[in-house]
Amino acid sequence: MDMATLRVSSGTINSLPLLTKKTKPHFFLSLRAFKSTLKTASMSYDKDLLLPRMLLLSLLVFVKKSKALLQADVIQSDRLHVTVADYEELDSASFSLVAEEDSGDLRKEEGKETLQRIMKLVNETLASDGTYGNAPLYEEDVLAAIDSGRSEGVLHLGRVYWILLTEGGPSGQHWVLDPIDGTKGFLRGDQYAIALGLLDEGKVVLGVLACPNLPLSSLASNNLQDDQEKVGCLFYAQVGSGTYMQSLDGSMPIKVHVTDLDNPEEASFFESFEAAHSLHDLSSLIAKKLGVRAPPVRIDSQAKYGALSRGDGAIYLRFPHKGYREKIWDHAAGYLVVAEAGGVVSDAAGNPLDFSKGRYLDLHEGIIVTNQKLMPALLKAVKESLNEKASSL
Ligand SMILES: Nc1ncnc2c1ncn2[C@@H]1O[C@H](COP(=O)(O)O)[C@@H](OP(=O)(O)O)[C@H]1O
Ligand SMILES: [Mg+2]
Repeated sequence: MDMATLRVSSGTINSLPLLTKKTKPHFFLSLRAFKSTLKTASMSYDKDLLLPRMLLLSLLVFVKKSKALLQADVIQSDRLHVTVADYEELDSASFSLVAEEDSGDLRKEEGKETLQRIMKLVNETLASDGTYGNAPLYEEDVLAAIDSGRSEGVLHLGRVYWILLTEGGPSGQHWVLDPIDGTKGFLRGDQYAIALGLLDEGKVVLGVLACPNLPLSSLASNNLQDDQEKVGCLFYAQVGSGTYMQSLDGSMPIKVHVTDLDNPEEASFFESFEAAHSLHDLSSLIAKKLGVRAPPVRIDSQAKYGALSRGDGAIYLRFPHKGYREKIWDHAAGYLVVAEAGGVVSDAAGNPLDFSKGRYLDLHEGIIVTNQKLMPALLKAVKESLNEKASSL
């Protein structure tokens, strides 16, 4: 096999609720953001990782996560034209290649037209990208690629390359991808993020976060009117090089820093919008102990890490309900974005996050994020609050 092997751990492909008219534009918006994410990642860290390959792989994962939408649209032939037109408009390298997890529908008579359209798009894309050589792919290659991806976790994209979906771990390089982080926010039309991290020997060395709905101006800004309407931020951080933010439509990147606030009374804090994802009563107890006056800012996804990295808020608290295990793709990119902006990310006992253990993070209680100055007071408040909670049970 002369092709590069890429290992990726990514969010499990949950079946997403059917996307509606309201959320569909977000799907395509996030796809664009997704492409920016990958482009940025490859520019910052392109060794032999080859953007086109990442793009193909990532689109696959992304598309799979949105499987419900695609199945509904691709299979219902009366809506087919709209859907394929959407893909074309996106000018997306081989988006359609991976539109189905299982080739069954494409092999049927009704799927024929879809398959032909997919083939056309795929081959046009490959032809316009010299990386893949000149030979076109045949229908069987594509169908087999789709099927092998499903059955073995190994995707054989025709004659192009192989990708392994793995668990991550302490050695080698692993891309960590969450194609739509904050699914609930995405479906509500609120915050969500496309999060891509790169692990090298168990450490996060690259983090890119696209937040298509995050205002370019600070969430803390009083001057919300005009600026708040401008949304779409891309954060990226490479280990040792700081964190940068630019608009998703391509403004000049600016270096960002966490707040240098040292008085917790003036701090504001982020937490999950979803009460099911984090204990709101515990964070409110911690905030009270710290003397925080502002109410919590509840937003979905790793957009919280992005917002914190540019000083919109000073603290992010995340305390999952008992038994939940945090996944690396929900934190890898965000962690580096904050760390490179001068922030500290730890578990509730102050231990650094360890991304080398595979898909899960081993955490004491939860995740806390803030700047260096506030961390000692925060740790103290967290410890006291956890003790109080334990003794009240
Ligand atoms: N019970 C739970 N406790 C904590 N996190 C959970 C959870 N159930 C799901 N999540 C994770 O929380 C992520 C969203 O985080 P947030 O609450 O900050 O928006 C989800 O990512 P996805 O939306 O990618 O599935 C999911 O992985
Ligand atoms: Mg997620």
